Amino acid sequence: MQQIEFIKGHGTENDFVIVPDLDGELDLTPAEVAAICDRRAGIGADGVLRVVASQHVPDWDGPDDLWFMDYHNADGSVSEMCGNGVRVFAHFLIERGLATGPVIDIATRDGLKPTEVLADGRYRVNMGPIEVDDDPVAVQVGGLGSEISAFPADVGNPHAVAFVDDLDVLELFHAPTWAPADRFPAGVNIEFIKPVGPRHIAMRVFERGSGETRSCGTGTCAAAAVAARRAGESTFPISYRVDVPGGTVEVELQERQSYLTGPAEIVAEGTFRLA
Ligand SMILES: N[C@@H](CCC[C@H](N)C(=O)O)C(=O)O
Repeated sequence: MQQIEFIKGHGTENDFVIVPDLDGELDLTPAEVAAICDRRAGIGADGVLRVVASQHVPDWDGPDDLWFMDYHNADGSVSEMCGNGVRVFAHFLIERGLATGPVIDIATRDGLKPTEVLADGRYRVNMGPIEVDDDPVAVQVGGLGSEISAFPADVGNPHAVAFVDDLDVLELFHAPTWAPADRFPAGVNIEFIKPVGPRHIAMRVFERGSGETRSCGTGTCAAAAVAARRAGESTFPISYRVDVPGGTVEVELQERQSYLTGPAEIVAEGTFRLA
């Protein structure tokens, strides 16, 4: 039986198991990731963040002196990006002395994500450009009698954002479905948002590969970008406050960049027995 070191952390209660594998020696299978993330038989988490030196990542074609965030969803699938995960990853690197601030360049499947440690202890991630599609898909979700429209937004990973009048009625223990079904061949994260005030929205999310989570950083960026587009915002930069069940983050939208600011916490560490 193999024992691996783990650290548990979260960003606005989007929780992760961090697995340090600095020299890239660990080949975590989807089944092993799912076992780690199992909330009854494992540690429990929305995803796994494997920490590996970029020189040991065959598909990475950027600088070879960075830390690569190898992100996995709770079901073992991989995603291009995780916004809350990047903040927690940066916090781990600093706590371990593997990086110093104020800005850390983190390598991801969606490229470099420069992440700044702010004086108040929060982290501000340059999330890059967000592409919003004005052609909606029809989403069917539990708790609502009829279909609703959701606007696709690409934050490096795929999202669709729907406006609702009441977040509390949504039944997100079943995956929403969308039509046409071939619109997101690799699946999609679906955000439900309700305007709360000027540039202030509340959000719930059903994540691809993880189910309902208490926050999704890339999802908050998609939500803010869609809300700004539907509100006809045309002068940038602007900032949105996004309330999620696990807390609050800020999303700054510039012409061609977006920034996600929020907290990151480390709460536990130990060893896990891989079966
Ligand atoms: N929770 C993350 C997003 C994780 C990946 C997502 N489930 C996907 O499959 O694209 C975040 O904070 O952005």
